Amino acid sequence: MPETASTTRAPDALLPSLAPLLHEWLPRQRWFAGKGRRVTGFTLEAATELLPLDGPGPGLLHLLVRVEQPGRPAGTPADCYQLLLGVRTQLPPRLAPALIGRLRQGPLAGRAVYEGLRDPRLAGLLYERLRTPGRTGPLRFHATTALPPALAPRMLDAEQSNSSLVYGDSFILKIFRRVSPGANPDLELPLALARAGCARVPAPVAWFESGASTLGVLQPYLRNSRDGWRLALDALADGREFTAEARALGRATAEVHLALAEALPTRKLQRSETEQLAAAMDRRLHAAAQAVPALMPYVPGLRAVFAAASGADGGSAVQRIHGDLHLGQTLRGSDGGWAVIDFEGEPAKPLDERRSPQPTVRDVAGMLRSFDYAARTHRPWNADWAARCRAAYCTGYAEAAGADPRTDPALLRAYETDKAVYEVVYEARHRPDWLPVPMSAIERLSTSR
Ligand SMILES: Nc1ncnc2c1ncn2[C@@H]1O[C@H](COP(=O)(O)OP(=O)(O)O)[C@@H](O)[C@H]1O
Ligand SMILES: O=P(O)(O)O[C@H]1O[C@H](CO)[C@@H](O[C@H]2O[C@H](CO)[C@@H](O)[C@H](O)[C@H]2O)[C@H](O)[C@H]1O
Repeated sequence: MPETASTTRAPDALLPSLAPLLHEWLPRQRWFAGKGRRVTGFTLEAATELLPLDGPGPGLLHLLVRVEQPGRPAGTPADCYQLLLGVRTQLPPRLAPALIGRLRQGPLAGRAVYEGLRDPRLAGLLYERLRTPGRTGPLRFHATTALPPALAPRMLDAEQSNSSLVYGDSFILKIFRRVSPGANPDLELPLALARAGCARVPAPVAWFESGASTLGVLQPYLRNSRDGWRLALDALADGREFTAEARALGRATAEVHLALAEALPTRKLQRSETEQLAAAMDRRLHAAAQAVPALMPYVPGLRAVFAAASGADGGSAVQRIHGDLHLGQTLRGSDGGWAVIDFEGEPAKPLDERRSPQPTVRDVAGMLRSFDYAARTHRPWNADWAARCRAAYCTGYAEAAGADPRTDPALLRAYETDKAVYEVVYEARHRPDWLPVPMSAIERLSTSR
């Protein structure tokens, strides 16, 4: 592996002057997971100059930075974030919205620090680095195929848990923001699916990592595709049914599950395990109600849903799954076929939990929630539209999987409830205006039988 020069000395010296800027900027980022808790300090895990900071042109600083916050469980490390910072003496006006702040002290006092991914020159450099496997300091770059040079980058504005860049409408690079030691399932599973010959998931063509952590993955960009969430909202707005799409999505989900079962271990859920699953849902509910007190009045009703799943039939396959399946994770290509993306799992869960085998019915429940979400965000609320989509999705799934997810309704309902509880916490943290959407499901699930 060729090694290119890197410097770690200067960035270390920069931390005291960077810290006040990060203090302001980090908590405002959509992908910042520690919202609502004070930031008390930063520790550098790694710092790499991908372009020298004190050269005549822009510098590019890659950081893995631990963010100290109170309230972290004993023995767990502070969250670690990946940042790519641009450093320039003069910031051109087109980059003004990317400004994080100006350094007040230290060797580079006066220079502007900004979101490097928003600078096409720096984003282009990252792509060129990915094209050439090898190391730069602690960063290791891999590619499975020869990649075309010099593709123009653009950063996607639909920023969610991570940040994504599209290169020349040919590839999309996802930069993981909160990183943990261990393979990221968004690399691991698409690679396994590609080996199993599953064409439903874009196969990774390059990635980079540091130590045991996956930092970014480059995949083919499905141009002219539209995500299932937008398509569902359009259908609702036009007063159209979405059942044919829902059924095709059910089949696509089943195909991905079958391919994952072929590539990685699978087994049947035992009746004896359902008690532990229900207990874990109970624990998550308890923690969620501490974080979002609006859940409190519904706790007894929701616990009854979990109790009903304890001792349920079992029988569902237990294997690696998507883990955070919703309409926004599906893309319909120009050929009408559906692809599934973003296998990272629920961003708030620890990595080892996200990588553990789980009942396939959990993914099904995620999509069922999503049809409800779409219907609920539309005025007037159309509950029947959602019910028809949900039934069609399960039918499509059963056709391709050979097993109907509705066979064990208590387990399906428990997973749907577990997901709604997760969504309440997610919305409270990230999009408080959306909180009524999962809360309406909480109300329904806690009372109706
Ligand atoms: N292979 C792809 N082709 C086209 N668009 C994609 C592809 N992968 C992701 N996207 C789009 O990029 C955005 C972010 O992707 P996603 O993997 O869901 O990131 P996050 O983890 O931040 O939610 C989404 O809007 C999605 O539709
Ligand atoms: O896509 P991500 O991996 O970042 O997932 C997180 O954000 C999602 C929202 O963007 C969130 O999904 C929830 O809202 C969707 C509509 O925006 C809806 O379709 C989903 O059903 C609902 O869960 C997801 O839960 C969260 O992990």
